[in-house]
Amino acid sequence: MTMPELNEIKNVFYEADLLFTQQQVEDAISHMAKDITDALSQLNPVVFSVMNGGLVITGQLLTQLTFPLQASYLHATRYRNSTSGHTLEWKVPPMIDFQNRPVLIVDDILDEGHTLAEILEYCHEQGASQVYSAVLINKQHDRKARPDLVADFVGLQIPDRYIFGYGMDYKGYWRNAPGIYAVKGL
Ligand SMILES: O=P(O)(O)OC[C@H]1O[C@H](OP(=O)(O)OP(=O)(O)O)[C@H](O)[C@@H]1O
Ligand code: HPA
Repeated sequence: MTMPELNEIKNVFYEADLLFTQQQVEDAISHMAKDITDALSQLNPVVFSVMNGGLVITGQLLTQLTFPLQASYLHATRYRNSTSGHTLEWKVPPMIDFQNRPVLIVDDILDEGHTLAEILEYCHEQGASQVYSAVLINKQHDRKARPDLVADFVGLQIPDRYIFGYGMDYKGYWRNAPGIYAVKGL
């Protein structure tokens, strides 16, 4: 893919619609942390962040999960810096053995859900005792990979728009945006 123009990248930020402020996102993450603690604090889970998008949400969640757990990452991607999905490419598989242990998969967004569905299936096949999922954002539309696909822990619901911020990118940029923004016209 060709490198986007920096002016385009700057304009996308200035023209975007702010859907959730930093404070609203932080409140949602704290709420998720409480629910995750209630469900998993006695279970000695392995927490896998789905790179790259899971970077920010996982980092902010982890320091609020004050119970024994192991944290690591996996890297699976299907958008590859574009705004539409392709087949899932596994770049880095999980590197901590989770046989007979509960696993929590943490990602930024459940959009069509192909990414999460495939990762959950992989964890079950590889012998996790239970597989939980946490996403900061659930995008509301009727194109889910399976109609019943929901994450166990969800921070915020958004309408069917292309968003960035808090780990989510627009053409590889603005994962660092301090709120949840929707791209103008998308
Ligand atoms: O529900 P889906 O439609 O499958 O999309 C959700 C996935 O897409 C994004 O990752 P992406 O493929 O962009 O990789 P990245 O995290 O490296 O940006 C996001 O971080 C999720 O993992
Ligand atoms: O709306 C989105 N924004 C950023 N990354 C994504 N990956 C799936 N959907 C999205």
